[in-house]
Amino acid sequence: MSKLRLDYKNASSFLKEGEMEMMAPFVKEAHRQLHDKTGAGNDFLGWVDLPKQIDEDEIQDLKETAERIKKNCDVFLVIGIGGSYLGAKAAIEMLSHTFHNELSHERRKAPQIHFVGQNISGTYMKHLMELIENKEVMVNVISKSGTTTEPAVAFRIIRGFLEEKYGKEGAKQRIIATTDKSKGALRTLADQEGYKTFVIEDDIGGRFSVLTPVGLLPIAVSGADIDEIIKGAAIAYDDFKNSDFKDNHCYQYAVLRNIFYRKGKTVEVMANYEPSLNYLSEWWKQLYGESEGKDHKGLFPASVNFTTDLHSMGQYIQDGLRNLFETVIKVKNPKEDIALPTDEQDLDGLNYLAGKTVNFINEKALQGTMLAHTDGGVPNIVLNIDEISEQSFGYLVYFFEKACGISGYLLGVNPFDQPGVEDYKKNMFALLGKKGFEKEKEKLENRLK
Ligand SMILES: O=P(O)(O)OC[C@H]1O[C@](O)(CO)[C@@H](O)[C@@H]1O
Repeated sequence: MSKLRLDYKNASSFLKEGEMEMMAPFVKEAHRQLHDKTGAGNDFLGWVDLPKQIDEDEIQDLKETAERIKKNCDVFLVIGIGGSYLGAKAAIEMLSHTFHNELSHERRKAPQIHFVGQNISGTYMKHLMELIENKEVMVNVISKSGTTTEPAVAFRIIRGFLEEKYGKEGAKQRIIATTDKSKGALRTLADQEGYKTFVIEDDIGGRFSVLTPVGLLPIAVSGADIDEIIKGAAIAYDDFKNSDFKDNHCYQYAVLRNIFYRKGKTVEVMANYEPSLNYLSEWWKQLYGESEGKDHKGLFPASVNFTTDLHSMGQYIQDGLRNLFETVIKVKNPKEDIALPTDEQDLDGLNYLAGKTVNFINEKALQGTMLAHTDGGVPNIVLNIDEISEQSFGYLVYFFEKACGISGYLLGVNPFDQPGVEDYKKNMFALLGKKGFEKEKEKLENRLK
């Protein structure tokens, strides 16, 4: 597998001589804190060495469980939110056939996979129940805390459906819970009901958990090779274990982010040119937004899907507020392609491209866009990956996770907690009338009058 190569020549005109090099001592310190586990949030650094500490028995158990799921259902529901689903969805979207859920079950030898429990929409849940009514269903419910509202609401409804359809005992065989090893509501229920369980280790936060059973079980059910994903992450581990960032493209990315942020480029726009990478951006947004958005600081992580969004957000990126820089994921050798046929009338004027491949056109669009945006004052960082594969997914995951840790420490925040997510939850529970929130409830309701 060729490594990810970072190319920032379309950003260098925005940098002063030596501006990156002067970050070297700060990078060394951030690297030391990550590896010595002496920095902020050091209770949540289990992901740092994870690619080298894979539990082979657990991997075997995951594979066997995935095979049991593939053989016993038409629809596999993955219930989870945030880091409890985004990594798996990013991988499956990136590695499966683009229309994987639309292709027939027989052709793919894998169930349709739906990620649910990411919203509290009654309409959505009603429609989901209609979708699965006459299907053979199995469920992986994923929650480290076990109490997150959205997956808990979805799981309660779906568990009722399973117990109705298969009986209590039958339902137990169709539910796999991935949660804390000893505490939390989901662990209690799983132990009481006898569900098959997998563990999310205490020292790995949700947004860093894709290389654990959180991501690996759903990914294995999709038919992707989880051994190859882990191999890609292990290659990245070796590539980024040197604190001298001259050859460390991961740390160069972290440094560039920090420099552009301090220059007033406070929004990072992740751009891809392959629809299969759309959800990688969604996973990346949580990873960076939840890690760095603290103390009223941090880059705002945004994403666009090109060339589609050139027709919606292209105007803004070219000509709006100049507080942006772009990070473009470029796939150098897409595995599959198709040529453009000649057309007799040529009314669309495309005959000059007849015989060229669609990826050739995509490549020129990428190059033209990058130059136009750079000229418009938007620095472009390009992350070149050779192909879309399990190894490149694993490599990208570890690249972004490691860069996030370094970047968060360079920013001076704790990248591994998420205190800010509790504020809305407190208000929501009060307004829902949860016991113990009575005082807040009255205050909030008065504000809503
Ligand atoms: O796995 P859990 O505990 O349900 O949490 C899901 C997501 O919710 C958050 O805790 C934020 O509320 C994220 O950090 C996490 O990925």
